[in-house]
Parts: sequence; structure tokens; C-alpha cells
Amino acid sequence: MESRHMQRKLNYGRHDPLQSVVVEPCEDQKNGYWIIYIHGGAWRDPRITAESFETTKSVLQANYNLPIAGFASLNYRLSASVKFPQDKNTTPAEEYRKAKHPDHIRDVEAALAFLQNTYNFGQRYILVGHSCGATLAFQAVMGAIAGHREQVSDQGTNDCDVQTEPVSSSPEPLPPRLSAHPAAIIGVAGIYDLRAIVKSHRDIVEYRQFVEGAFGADETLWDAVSPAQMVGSRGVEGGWKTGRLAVLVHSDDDELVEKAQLEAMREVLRAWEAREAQIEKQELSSGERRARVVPISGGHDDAWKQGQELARAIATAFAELSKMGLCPESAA
Ligand SMILES: N[C@@H](CC(=O)c1ccccc1NC=O)C(=O)O
Repeated sequence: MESRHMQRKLNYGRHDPLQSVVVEPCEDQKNGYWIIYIHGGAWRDPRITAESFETTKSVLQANYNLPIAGFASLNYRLSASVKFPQDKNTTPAEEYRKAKHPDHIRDVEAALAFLQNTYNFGQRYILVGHSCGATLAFQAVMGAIAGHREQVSDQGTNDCDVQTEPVSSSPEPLPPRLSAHPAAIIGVAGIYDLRAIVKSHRDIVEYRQFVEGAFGADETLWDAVSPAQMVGSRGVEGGWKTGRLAVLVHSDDDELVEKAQLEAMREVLRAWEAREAQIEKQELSSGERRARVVPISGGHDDAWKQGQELARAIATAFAELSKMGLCPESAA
């Protein structure tokens, strides 16, 4: 592979080493899209990090010729896990995992704003999220969570009034504003309805544990932050005004997240799809939107561990953008 593409790890926050991104700009594809990955691990698994995108990235670079302007993979602060206990007395404070909603999504927003300020790609990016990373990807464009922070070019109205989060325990100021939402989101093995996933696994304590670990025990908050639960101005429908393409990816071999999660998200995306995208005046395309389902094979974590199926899903998204007239020819 070409070696002039340099991979670097950059920090976007000062309170936790997990406030970092692994980036690799691709100098020869300036008109392409940035691929920005958000890893899974139930908001708490310290073994699953930004580096978990490496294999998929290598597959994309070796086997596809897509117009990709750069790769970024985000780390974000994690919640505590009973499976990986830490001793508060001996763990350096910045490494002690204690994040609670909205810390995770605020870190994702801060990372995206940091990348936008650094690389100036505007809306030309695709958010790819796996498992709880898919939750975070769609939360980043939900009206009730982040939509009021988007700056739409022609002064979109601010129709979001309610704050749906507890006061953050985080010492951080609010992250800089997200200047633009992604053109496309790819949700892989995603969790989109917290109440439903806990209920459908009520005999396995782990599910309630990781949801409470990240969001607390108040189930009305679970609904308010679930992309498949919020409709209208508080959901993806009202929040993701400039969005063009949503791709939902799932494997029937997935042993951890059931297909009902995808189906619930597919339903709320129907209302989003029916509305026209808000587009820049100089843009020549129509406001057409698409939501697509892409089946893959393999177990829950095989998507990123093996990389081939995730890479294929990403290539499918580029093919859709291309059909919509939203994709440049790839250079070389
Ligand atoms: N290894 C994980 C398990 C996990 O990631 C998970 C389990 C069930 C359903 C979804 C999961 N991950 C989603 O991000 C853990 O530490 O809990």
C-alpha cells in the first residue's frame, strides 16, 4: 500500500486519553468523503478501541478504489464495566472509566468538530458506527440530542426545545459546534432502541447492566436517547436536515444484537426519507434521500474483526451515493 498516507493519533480533549482520534488523510482524494468510524463495545469494553477499524481500513485500501478523502476512527470516554474493574486508589484519575451519558455523545461531537476544524470537509463525510457506535452515530443527528447545534447554511429553524439529558458529570465545557452533519450514516449491528434490547434479553443481566452503566436506570431517558424511539423534531427525522443516505447493516448470524433493532430503525427512517434534504443553493442535485438495508454475514464482532463484510457495506454506500449523483469519480 502507498506509504505516503500517514496515520496519526490526535487528542481532541484534555481529560482522558480516550479523547483521541486515529486519522489518516488521503492526499490524492481531496474531493472524496471522509470515513469516520465509531467503535462499539457496549459503551464500556476497554478492549474495543479506535484501532478496531484497522482491518476494515486495510481491506478498503487494498480491494476497493473509492473516493475516500481520509479515514478517522474515534475513541470516546467509556463507562465502568463489572467485567473490567479498576481500583480507584491505584488507577490514574484520567484512566478511571466513569463516563455517563451525555459524556459519550459529547465526546463524539467534540471529535467531529475537531476533525472538521482540522480538515475542513464540511458535510462530505460518512459516519460509520458499529453496535453502540451506531447508536452514537444516529444520536449525533437527533434533534433532541444534537440537532439544535447544527448550523444549517440557510438558517434552519430551531424547533427543538427540550433538553433530554441529565447534567453532565464531565468537567468539560460543551464541545465546539458541529458545523455540518454527515451526508451518510452507516449503522452496523446497531442498537437503536435501548428499552427493547434490554427487554428482549431480560434473562441476561449483562444487557441491563451496560445500558444502566451508560445511561442510568431511568427508562424514560432511554427512550429519549434511542434513535428508533424519537420521531419528529426530536428524532433523526427532524435533526438530520441535510442527510442524504442511511444504510442499516445487519447479519443474521449476529449473536448479540437482534434484527428487530434494525427493523425499528428502518421504520423511523421512513419519515426521514419522505422529507426532502435541505441542500446548499449552489448544489445541483435534488433533495432525494435514501435509506437502505444491507445484509452481511458473520457474528457480531466479525464485522470489524474480519473487515471484509464491513468494507463491502461501505462500498455499497458509495455505490448508492454515486447513483444519487453525490459521488465524485475516484482519482487514479
Ligand atoms: N464485550 C461487551 C459486550 C458488547 O459489546 C455487547 C453485548 C451485547 C450487545 C451489544 C454489545 N455491544 C455493543 O456495542 C461488553 O464488555 O459488555
